[in-house]
Amino acid sequence: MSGQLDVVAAILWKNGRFLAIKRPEGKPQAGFWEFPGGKIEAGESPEEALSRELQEELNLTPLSFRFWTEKVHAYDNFRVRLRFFHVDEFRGPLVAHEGHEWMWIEPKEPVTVPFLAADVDIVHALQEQTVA
Ligand SMILES: Nc1nc2c([nH]c(=O)n2[C@H]2C[C@H](O)[C@@H](COP(=O)(O)OP(=O)(O)OP(=O)(O)O)O2)c(=O)[nH]1
Repeated sequence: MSGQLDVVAAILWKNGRFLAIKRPEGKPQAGFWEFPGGKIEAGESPEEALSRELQEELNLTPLSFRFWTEKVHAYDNFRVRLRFFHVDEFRGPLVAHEGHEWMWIEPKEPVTVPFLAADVDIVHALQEQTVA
């Protein structure tokens, strides 16, 4: 793969914890943990991509969300531009349509699962400040 991917990622909050999901077998970088989301499709806004991906992956409808930050990360053979949104309210129930494992992470506790490289400093930022 080459070029740059435009991706949205959702930081979903529930009871002071944020949601992480594990990339399923068969996807690139399977086994690493990430925030729900995915590639922005042609003609789509980041917000539309966020809503679509949350629905497709987790059966969730975001009700209240706000853009937080963006970053570009270079993996070995492609770059990704990630836009992170905080999602404070959503409608469920959560159903892992694509077979994802998931966990709710308490920001004050040590993270014991491996996150995608681009997400590591984002997770640290969530642990260090109360950004929610
Ligand atoms: N969803 C998501 N992707 C991330 C994060 N961090 C990060 O580097 N990425 C990268 C991994 C992938 O290269 C890319 C997202 O692509 P993807 O394959 O998960 O997206 P998608 O769901 O649209 O994929 P598909 O329909 O083609 O299966 O962004 C993150 O926190 N969440």
